[in-house]
Amino acid sequence: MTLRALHDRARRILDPVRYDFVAGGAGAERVLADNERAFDRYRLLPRVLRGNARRDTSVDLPGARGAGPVLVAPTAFHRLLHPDGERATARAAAAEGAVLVTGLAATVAVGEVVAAARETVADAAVWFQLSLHPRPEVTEALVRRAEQAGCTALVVTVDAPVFGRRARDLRNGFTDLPPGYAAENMRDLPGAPPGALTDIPMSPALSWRDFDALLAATALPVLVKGVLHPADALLAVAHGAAGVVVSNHGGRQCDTVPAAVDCLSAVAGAVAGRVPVLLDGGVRRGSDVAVALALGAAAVGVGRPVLWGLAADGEAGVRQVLAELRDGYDHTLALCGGGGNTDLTPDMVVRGDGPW
Ligand SMILES: Cc1cc2nc3c(=O)[nH]c(=O)nc-3n(C[C@H](O)[C@H](O)[C@H](O)COP(=O)(O)O)c2cc1C
Ligand SMILES: O=C(O)C(=O)c1ccccc1
Repeated sequence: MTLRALHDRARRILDPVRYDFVAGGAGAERVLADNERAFDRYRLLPRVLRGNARRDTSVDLPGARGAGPVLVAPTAFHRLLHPDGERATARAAAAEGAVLVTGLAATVAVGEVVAAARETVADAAVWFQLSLHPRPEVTEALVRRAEQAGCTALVVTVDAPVFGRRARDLRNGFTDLPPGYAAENMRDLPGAPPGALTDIPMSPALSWRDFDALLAATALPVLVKGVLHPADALLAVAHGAAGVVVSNHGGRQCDTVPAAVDCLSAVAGAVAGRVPVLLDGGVRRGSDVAVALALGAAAVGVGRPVLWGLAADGEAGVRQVLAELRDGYDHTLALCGGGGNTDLTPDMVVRGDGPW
């Protein structure tokens, strides 16, 4: 099935409230729409006769090697979409050689997610996404869980000082997980009574000092997710981040920001190769992956397409999504004469409303 067909099937079979939770964005959903539309304004300028008989699309990232430059972005609550939840996503990502970013808001605990990935492929790469908690001992407890599970990098989400206002969820009364589901990584954290589940933390009081404390508490590489301003990318590098993820959270936070891909060049220029720059938001085709790499991304994350695959057909559906993006990217790279990811360069992209 194509990505479109998987999305259509997911929409047909999902409870509409759950569908809206995944599909929706903040405010008037301008940024949600723009993330995808922005890719339509870019075109590639292929190079010819480059003599690359073979292609290698693998990518070296902090603590992980990906078979291709497409990662599974961290998304909440996979068991709402399929009974196997994050286990199915983990098996699919491992089988396709895609780096999986499992999240704080997972409905399967990080240890079980990593186990599912490693039962599929012994050295499968899994990163853990977390938010900083105002109480450092809580952040540290989460870091220990990720380390003990075998995660090889952390991704700290910084674009949610408060939760985005999502009109669909507010209208649907979707404010929490339904009974029978839990954010399993939030169990038994310091300061809470035994067995208790704590809310996913969000705090506008957090600062780079809290980020520094996280770095001091772990030897794992830490990437910063949710950067749009080049000055923040520079701060992330100065504070010791191992990577920067250009992202507007899939249009689910501030509804008055640019499309993620439109922020990529400036961030990549500021970072100037010191750490890898990643991008997520609106990546729907292999050619989108190629545009992002040409604009300076080392790799891209995909959020909703993975969730549509999961809802439509569990592990097999997620595999189809990842395989289609990988094949489409490899094909575009071939059409551009490239033999590897770094053969896509900024001079090979033009932007505008055309004609080019
Ligand atoms: C249903 C859903 C849940 C998400 N949950 C999280 C989360 O818990 N933490 C986080 O950092 N990002 C979260 N995101 C954002 C994704 O990591 C990513 O930035 C976004 O989905 C990329 O855009 P795309 O869906 O257009 O690919 C979520 C996105 C969706 C759609
Ligand atoms: O939906 C999201 O975008 C998201 O980031 C999130 C985080 C924690 C719990 C639920 C959703």
